[in-house]
Amino acid sequence: MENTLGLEIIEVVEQAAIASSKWMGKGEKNIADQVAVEAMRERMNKIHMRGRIVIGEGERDEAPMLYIGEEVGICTQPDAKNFCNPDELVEIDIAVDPCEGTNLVAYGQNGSMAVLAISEKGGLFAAPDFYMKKLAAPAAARGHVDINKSATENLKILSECLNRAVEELVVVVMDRPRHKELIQEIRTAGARVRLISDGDVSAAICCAFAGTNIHALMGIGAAPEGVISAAALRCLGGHFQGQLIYDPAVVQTGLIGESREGNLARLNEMGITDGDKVYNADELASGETVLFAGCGITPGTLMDGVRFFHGGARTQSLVISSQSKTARFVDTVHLWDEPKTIQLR
Ligand SMILES: O=C(COP(=O)(O)O)[C@@H](O)[C@H](O)[C@H](O)[C@H](O)COP(=O)(O)O
Ligand SMILES: [Mn+2]
Ligand SMILES: [Mn+2]
Repeated sequence: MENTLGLEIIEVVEQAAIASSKWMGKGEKNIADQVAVEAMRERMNKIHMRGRIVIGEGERDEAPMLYIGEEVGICTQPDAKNFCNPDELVEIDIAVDPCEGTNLVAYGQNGSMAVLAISEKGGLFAAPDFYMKKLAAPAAARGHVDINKSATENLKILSECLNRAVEELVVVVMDRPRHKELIQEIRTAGARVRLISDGDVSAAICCAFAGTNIHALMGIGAAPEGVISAAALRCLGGHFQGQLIYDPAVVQTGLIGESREGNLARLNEMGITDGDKVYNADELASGETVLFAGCGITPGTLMDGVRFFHGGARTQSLVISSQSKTARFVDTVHLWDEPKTIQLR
C-alpha cells in the first residue's frame, strides 16, 4: 500500500497546516478549521488512490467538511477512468483531523497539528463522535499499565517500567472539570501533571518519544482523536488503550447525545454491542499496514509550527509507517515566489 503514498501524505498534512496557520491568532477557529479541511481535501484528491474517509470532521453533516464516507483520491473522481483503473487499486480508509486543536490555532497557542492516519479498508476503527477514556504510555510500559487500573496503580507500574520515581513522571491531562478527581489522584500519588487545554493527539504521541518529558496521557478526550493517536502509537510500539464514553453524565458537556440509552442504541446500530469494551492500539488501528502523518500548525513538543518568510514557508512533519518501521521527521521549505533568501535553519 505504501509506495509513494507515504510521501504524498506529507504534502497533504503540510498543505492543511499551512492553510490553517494563516489564521493563527485571529480568533477564528471555524475558519482555521475549514481552510485546513479544504486544503487537505484538495491535495488528497490529487493522489493516485481510492480512499474513503472513515473519521472526518462532520459525522452527521455531509458538507462542507471531509465527511464520513466521502471518497477521496484521483481514482474516486467522476473522471477517474482517464487516470487509472480504479478496480486495480487497493481501497484505503483514512482518518483525518485537518486541524487538531482549532482553539490553539485561533488563540496562537502551542500544540496544534494537521493529522491523518491511513490503512487498508477496514483497518481503522470507525469511532463515533463520542468521548473516549484514554491511556497512553511509552513502549516500555505497553501491556503493563492498564486503563482498568487506578491512576495510582498505573503510576507505580510506569515508575517500575521506566525505572524512575513516581515524582519524576509527568502525566498530561486535559484541563476539564471532568478530570478534577483524576488530577488530584495523580498529584497525591506524587507525579506531576501537565494540563492542556486542547490537543491530546500530540500528547499521546509524545509518550512514545523519550525526551519529550511526557510519560503518560490519562483522561477523557474525543474518540476520533483516539483512533488517530492509536494509529501512531501502534506503529511506534507505544501503549494506547481507549474506552468509549457513552454516558453524558460522565463528561457533562452535552456533546454526546441526550441519554445513555440513546447512545447505547446508536452504538448498537453501528455494530458495537459492548459499549464498555476497552480497545487497544492494535484494535483501533488493526490494518496490516498503518500510516500516520502530522504537520505542526503552531509550535509543539514534537514538531515546530509553520514559519512563513518572504516568498515561502517552512514546515515540520512526522510520518510514521508500520510497513517500513520508520518515524520520519520531515523538514520542508516551500518555495512560492522565488524568495531571495532561504534560511538554512
Ligand atoms: O482538543 C481537541 C480538540 O480537537 P479539534 O476540535 O479537532 O480542535 C482534541 O484533542 C480532544 O481530543 C477532544 O476533541 C476534546 O477533548 C473534546 O472536546 P471537549 O469537550 O472540549 O473536551
Ligand atoms: Mn481534534
Ligand atoms: Mn479538528
